[in-house]
Amino acid sequence: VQVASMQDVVPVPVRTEPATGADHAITSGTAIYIQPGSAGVGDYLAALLRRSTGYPLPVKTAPSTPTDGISLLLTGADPTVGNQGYQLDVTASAVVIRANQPAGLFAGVQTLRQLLPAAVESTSTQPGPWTIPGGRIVDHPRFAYRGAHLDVARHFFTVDEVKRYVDEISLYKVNHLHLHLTDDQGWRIQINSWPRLATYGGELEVGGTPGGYYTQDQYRDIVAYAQSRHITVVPEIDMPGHTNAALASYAELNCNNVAPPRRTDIQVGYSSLCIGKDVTYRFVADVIREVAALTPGPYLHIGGDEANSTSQQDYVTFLNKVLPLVQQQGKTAMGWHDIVDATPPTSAVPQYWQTGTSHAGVQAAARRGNKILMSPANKAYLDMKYNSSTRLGLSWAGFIEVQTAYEWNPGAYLSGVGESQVFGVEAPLWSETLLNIDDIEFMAFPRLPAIAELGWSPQSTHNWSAFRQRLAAQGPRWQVMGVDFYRSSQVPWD
Ligand SMILES: CC1=[NH+][C@H]2[C@@H](O1)O[C@H](CO)[C@@H](O)[C@@H]2O
Repeated sequence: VQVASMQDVVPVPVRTEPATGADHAITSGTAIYIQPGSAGVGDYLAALLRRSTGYPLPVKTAPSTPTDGISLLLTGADPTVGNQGYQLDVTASAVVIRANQPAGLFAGVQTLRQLLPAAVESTSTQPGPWTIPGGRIVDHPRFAYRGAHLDVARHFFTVDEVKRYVDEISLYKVNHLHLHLTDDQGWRIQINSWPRLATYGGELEVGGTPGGYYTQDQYRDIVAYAQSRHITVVPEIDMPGHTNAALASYAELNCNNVAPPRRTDIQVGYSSLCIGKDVTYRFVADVIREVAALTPGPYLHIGGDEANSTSQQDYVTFLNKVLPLVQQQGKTAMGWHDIVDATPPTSAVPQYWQTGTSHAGVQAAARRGNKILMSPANKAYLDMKYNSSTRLGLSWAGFIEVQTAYEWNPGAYLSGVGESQVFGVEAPLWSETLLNIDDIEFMAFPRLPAIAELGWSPQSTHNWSAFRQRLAAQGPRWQVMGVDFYRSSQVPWD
């Protein structure tokens, strides 16, 4: 049986040192050893391995020195690993993952998964053998923020579909899930103080089919599940544009006090909250308060994109009233880069989404001290078609084949926004044309791992011909997992 190679891991680790004669076999006698802080990751790893190996894999307290089994330790890691990295040592007798934080152990476990045969991903018992290539890996991320965005507003996705996407992005060390919860076509999160937003504003979706929404308990369930995969949820309430679902739900939110009809087409730029009305800011304050209370993470995204029906002055007025509401809830504001027009606090994170390699406003914000989240639409938008024959997706930013998604440098893409001014990378997935998890998977794989590698691995390791080989080795794993991926002709699939 072919043993996986350390050279196949995606994202490529900072340092890999294969060792011959040090392969480790997981057997029915293997135990998992933990320390108090690593119990969560230990239980996660045990569940994963028990499912496919059929072995008992008891979780025990780690001895002072590991001599066998798989140890998850929060002591003794190489100092370069920081808060999100890990050190993995595989010898014939023992596997040891060391980190400074549980998130680092979780990242190490994702690497360990990829060093095991694809069958380890099976949901039923497989014969094995379960051999891990011997050697050492010392690894840590280039950017602290590596995100995947999912638009649940144009088409609604169930809690289980979102959880499956969480599991899939966690394979590649993505650590933030940005949920685009509201837009013109749907409001997807229950707000107790404004109940019609979800019950009426969430009833439909693009195409006029039944939509849906997350109750606050269902949303808490998604957040907790993501957290158990060390993924922080970033909720987005898009405003003042992209607000037709809210405007249709409450007439008083409209300047003329008339609620427009609900929309199920995919046009953008026609809606705006009424900037001059006091009720607008009571509404926004109530929504931000309730969403912040549901958000253990530090970020709250206020959208801000394509406010084409809001005058420039009104846009600035609106943001100057709303950004402080986010801060009052103890959250750091994120927004599409359009928000730079309002000169937001330097703590706010503009998310660059256009296609150009220069943007004066974003460059000025970076110069002031804002960190920029990089999501250029012609590189990172997973809703762009791969090519002209791709059934799903849009094409306004151009076609994005896998090589296009991979061959760019987030630390040098925008002029005047260098490595130290980049907050991280994020791959948006807009759902105008996506109906279910299969559609999500077809657009996200194999391009999401490409963006994940740009966020994690050193720029010095970026090499398309090497990456495409490593990507090919992911194919059999996705097949075992039932991931409906696009078999790009650019990748030498096994
Ligand atoms: C930030 C942003 N606003 C627009 C734009 O991206 O394109 C998306 C489709 O690619 C669309 O869904 C979205 O409403």
